[in-house]
Amino acid sequence: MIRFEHVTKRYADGTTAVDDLSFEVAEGELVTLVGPSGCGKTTTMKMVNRLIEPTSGRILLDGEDIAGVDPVELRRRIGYVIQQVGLFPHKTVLENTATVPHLLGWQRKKARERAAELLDLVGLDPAVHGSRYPHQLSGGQRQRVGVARALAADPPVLLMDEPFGAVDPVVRERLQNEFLRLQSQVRKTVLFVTHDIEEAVRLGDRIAVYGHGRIEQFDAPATVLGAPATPYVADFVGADRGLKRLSVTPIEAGDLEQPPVVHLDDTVAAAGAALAVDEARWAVVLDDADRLHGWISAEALADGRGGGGGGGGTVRERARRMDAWLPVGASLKQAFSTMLQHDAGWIAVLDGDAADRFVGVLTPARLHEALRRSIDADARGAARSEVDLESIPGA
Ligand SMILES: Nc1ncnc2c1ncn2[C@@H]1O[C@H](COP(=O)(O)OP(=O)(O)OP(=O)(O)O)[C@@H](O)[C@H]1O
Repeated sequence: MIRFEHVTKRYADGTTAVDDLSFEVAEGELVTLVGPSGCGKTTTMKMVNRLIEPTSGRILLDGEDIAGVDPVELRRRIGYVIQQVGLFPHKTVLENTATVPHLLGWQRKKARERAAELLDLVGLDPAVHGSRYPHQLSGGQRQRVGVARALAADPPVLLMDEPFGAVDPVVRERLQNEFLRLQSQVRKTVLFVTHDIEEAVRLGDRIAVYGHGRIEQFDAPATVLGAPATPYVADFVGADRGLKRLSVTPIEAGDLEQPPVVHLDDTVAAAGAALAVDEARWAVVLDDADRLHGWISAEALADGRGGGGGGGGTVRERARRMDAWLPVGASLKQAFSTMLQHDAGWIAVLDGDAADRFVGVLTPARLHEALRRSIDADARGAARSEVDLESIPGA
């Protein structure tokens, strides 16, 4: 969709900002450009909407050389979000969002309807925020308006230059999550500039790690973290790349432990017998639709005084609720954080579909194994499920 072919940019003073760059961003893909200050990220991005012209090489958009496209017409196909947002201070949020549709000559009513729809999409209530002026919004809200405005004409391509750079870390993480959700709906082709490796890793389908004017590595986040191509990349991603990797490694069904499972309406005697078979200390408790209810310990089942009298009754009276759960596909980092938040020794993993069926449990030991397996899988170019942990020294 966006293709760089041997692109070089040399400024008038002789600075080579971009040096013989070739890469491609597929349709619907989000590529993050990450690297230290001054390495050429912004120059790369601004050549796509012709705010800067390359010295040599060509850039193709959908196969068409953009050098031959009128810049104004080109920019209609490309949404642009920058850190300083650049909202018009004297226009309301709704008017700001409708800027491009207005310029494109849409009817006023249609433009405003579209703007309201987009504000809603980025998590702002048009009825509440639409009539405000930019100075009446928080920094995070202003960034959301910036994203809404860039999407207003439904351009296939989005260029984003440190769009969340000016907000505090908590708001930033929220904006990143919202943007990921939005991107899963709108599937734009996105070039996203950041100097923050964490952000690059969280958002990117692939990451281009920049050295000076050149890409040192162009790979999926897990690969950049698991197998840095050069010492420079290893240094840039940091010594704690194993930890960062947690956020890009999804929970897979194969990672999970399968403790005994009992149901709310099982008798205490039957449940006790189920645990005894595996000599298990606890079991997961499901309701009759196989949704997670909680857990029950072997002691609670053995204790005749615990309810129901003399060891009778059902699991229902003795089970504990369990709220620490995640869907399959959530990251190992989320799993770890959920364990800490609930002070739980394990979390339940559900299938993530509407049915929320129980799939298994993730324990700290299993989490560690999953991480090691994924690092090993990347190093060998294999799938994680194919990695036999016994073969990892020290596992
Ligand atoms: N108009 C210009 N004239 C001369 N040199 C420039 C010009 N614009 C940028 N440069 C230089 O080109 C190099 C790349 O700049 P660029 O803005 O692309 O970097 P960047 O990676 O986006 O940095 P940052 O993260 O700080 O924004 C830098 O050395 C910069 O000083």
